[in-house]
Amino acid sequence: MSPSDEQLFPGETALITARGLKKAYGRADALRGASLDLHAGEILAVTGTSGSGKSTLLHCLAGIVRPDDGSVTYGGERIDRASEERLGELRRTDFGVVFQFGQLIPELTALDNVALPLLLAGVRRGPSQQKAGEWLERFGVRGQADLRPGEMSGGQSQRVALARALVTGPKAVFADEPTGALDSLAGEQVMTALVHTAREAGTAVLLITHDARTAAYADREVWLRDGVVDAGADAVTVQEAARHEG
Ligand SMILES: Nc1ncnc2c1ncn2[C@@H]1O[C@H](COP(=O)(O)OP(=O)(O)OP(=O)(O)O)[C@@H](O)[C@H]1O
Repeated sequence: MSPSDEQLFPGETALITARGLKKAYGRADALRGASLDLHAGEILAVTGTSGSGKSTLLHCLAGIVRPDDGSVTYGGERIDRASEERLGELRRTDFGVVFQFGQLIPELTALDNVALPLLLAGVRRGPSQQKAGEWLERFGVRGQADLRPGEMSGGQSQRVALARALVTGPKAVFADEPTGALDSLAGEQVMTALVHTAREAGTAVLLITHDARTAAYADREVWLRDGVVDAGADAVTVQEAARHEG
């Protein structure tokens, strides 16, 4: 645990920890020893220049990509070593993911897209659809329930994607540039919806962004530089947090 985490979260065990993560794609080193803690209920922004390894870090933490070296734990469980079956289970129940371009299933309506994670988790069709409708309502897109992704605006699609990521009540949500393709008003609506819901449910959010306005929604911000989390930059954030508190 870095000094910054000690100060911000005294005595608290992180929900997800990454230690010394390395990942190379051919000759490109995407991660070169990245370490990070994500605490329960915390909204953590990861910023950094293009190619600094932000998406790769998110993929490793969410169990989508296996690191070449280092460890990722979730609630104490080593998920970098978990079976594909266990990772699939975690992605269905404990983790939610939102990408820059929603990645909704184009053939399904907004309602069916949001109901899908519940069906995959074994919930029956009727209750799944009812709950999906409630989540669309919550994100202000109930009126789009019967539309397919191609018939919605970018902001509407992203709010549907958020509903899909949160509908199962995950412990952690991984959002990779969730507002990157939106204008500023739609971006604000998406971030407000995400932050409000995460706070209410106590969901941890790992938010990747290169936009300072989006990062400002987070409790804490870390910088990734050349595949390593920049501890110096993190310390600045801690000083700022201490100033705000004191
Ligand atoms: N699937 C892949 N195959 C090959 N190289 C990859 C792959 N994914 C990432 N890389 C490389 O790893 C490095 C880090 O990429 P990554 O996408 O993690 O960075 P990023 O900070 O998210 O970038 P951006 O802000 O542009 O999305 C880059 O050099 C990239 O080209």
